[in-house]
Amino acid sequence: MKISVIGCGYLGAVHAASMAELGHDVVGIDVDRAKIELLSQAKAPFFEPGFEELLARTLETGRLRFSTEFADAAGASVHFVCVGTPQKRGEYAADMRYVQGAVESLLGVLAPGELVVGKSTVPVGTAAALAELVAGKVPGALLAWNPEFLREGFAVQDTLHPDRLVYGLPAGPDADTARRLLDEVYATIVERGTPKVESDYATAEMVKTAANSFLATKISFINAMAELCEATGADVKLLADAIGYDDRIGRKFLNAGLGFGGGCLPKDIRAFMARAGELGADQALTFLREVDNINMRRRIRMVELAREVCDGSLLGKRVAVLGAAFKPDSDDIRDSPALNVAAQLQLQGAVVRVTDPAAVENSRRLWPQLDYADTAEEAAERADAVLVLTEWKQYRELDPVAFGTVVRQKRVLDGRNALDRDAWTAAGWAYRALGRRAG
Ligand SMILES: NC(=O)c1ccc[n+]([C@@H]2O[C@H](COP(=O)([O-])OP(=O)(O)OC[C@H]3O[C@@H](n4cnc5c(N)ncnc54)[C@H](O)[C@@H]3O)[C@@H](O)[C@H]2O)c1
Ligand SMILES: O=c1ccn([C@@H]2O[C@H](COP(=O)(O)OP(=O)(O)O[C@H]3O[C@H](CO)[C@@H](O)[C@H](O)[C@H]3O)[C@@H](O)[C@H]2O)c(=O)[nH]1
Repeated sequence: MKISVIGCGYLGAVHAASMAELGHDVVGIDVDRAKIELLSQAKAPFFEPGFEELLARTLETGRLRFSTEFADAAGASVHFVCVGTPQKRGEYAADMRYVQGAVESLLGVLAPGELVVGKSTVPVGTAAALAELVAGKVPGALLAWNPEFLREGFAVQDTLHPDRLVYGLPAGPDADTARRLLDEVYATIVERGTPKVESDYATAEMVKTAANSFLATKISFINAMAELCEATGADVKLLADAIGYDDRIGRKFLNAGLGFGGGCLPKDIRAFMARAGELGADQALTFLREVDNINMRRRIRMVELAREVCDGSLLGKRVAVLGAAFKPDSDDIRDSPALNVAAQLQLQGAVVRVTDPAAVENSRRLWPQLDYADTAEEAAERADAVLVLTEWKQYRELDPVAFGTVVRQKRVLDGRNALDRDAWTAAGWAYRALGRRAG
């Protein structure tokens, strides 16, 4: 099947290569010329485990190519829309100009019988409006909404082996045509018995924002418990383990620490609240404001904790920040809690050195005022405190004995509850973590 993928960022590039892996003939389109050049040369424009190998493999088959020209999308049976929907500057709402722009450009090449499939995360109501636009301009062309649930760091695996497929289908007989095309795209995945939910557009759009709201709520729930643990001397990690054994609750997404960041959860809960407000249903989602507040408070608390361990003042203190990406196995620094904390520490007078295995280049571009190091050892040289803010394997596996010879003061703040407290304490480190007793 011939497929086009519009927007080749973290989602679209992986989707394009994965569709080629499934045997389709794919063209990836993006307005960013530099990104298209890299992708065409089998170079990943971002860090994502397994992606570059997949890219090289699928380009080699001849089934995958990339272009900046929408004309190259002509003749595809299915066109996936994977462009960004970031938060609007100074507002909670999603900025829909990229989706609007991409669909309008597509209309120039779209033909009757072809299917436009939205994958971007959008405010509920978007698909219905776009379906009207598409049908008005190209009678016989259809639209479906097929939200994406991949996690960065696991993007390839999640795309090729999703835990469910959601099809938001048009009403009436057009639903059969859209379903048939989607089933053909995902044949390999459907045939292995992957659960499939078929719905109207609004439900499909909401499945995505509801899922991310639930995940964000789960993280803020445990971080609220961490605040209480700090007040009572209880241990949030043990608490999470204990409640997590109840399989109605589950241990996943109960890792307390610096909270959620990235290009999805923060902006998606805010856009959801904004949309609820537009629909006159803002009361339904007021709890998400608290989810957001709890999350942001963790960053402030981390800075306070750093000040506490640095004898009450950060002025002139050398602080090493290990981790800049919003999560491990990614170079994505969108709304990164780690960089937010690093910048706050610097504003309070600390001499901050940040390091990350994959995200230093992106960080330098966005936060040029921060100082960067290539390795944890270099960042921690003569440090008064070390903060582990993204739980990369490299940092989880640091040898606290050897690492202790680099710093001036053996003080470690475990922002992700990811280190072995006993091992660090035994090596003479003063260990502090959010929601846990000092080690
Ligand atoms: N990143 C994820 O893990 C993930 C997972 C699920 C859903 N999503 C959703 O997918 C969407 C894309 O997210 P992302 O992280 O890939 O964003 P991104 O910023 O990495 O990529 C978006 C891409 O779209 C391109 N673009 C913008 N306007 C365009 C146009 N008119 N025509 C062609 N290309 C255009 C940009 O140049 C960019 O390369 C968002 O709605 C996001 O919420 C992302
Ligand atoms: O127990 C946990 C789990 C995660 N996080 C943080 O939460 C953020 C998001 O993590 P994760 O959800 O794993 O990463 P994303 O790649 O942003 O994926 C989310 O956002 C995507 C985009 O919408 C969705 O497709 C995914 O299903 C959804 O998990 C990161 O900052 C994590 O450090 C925690 O603090 N504690």
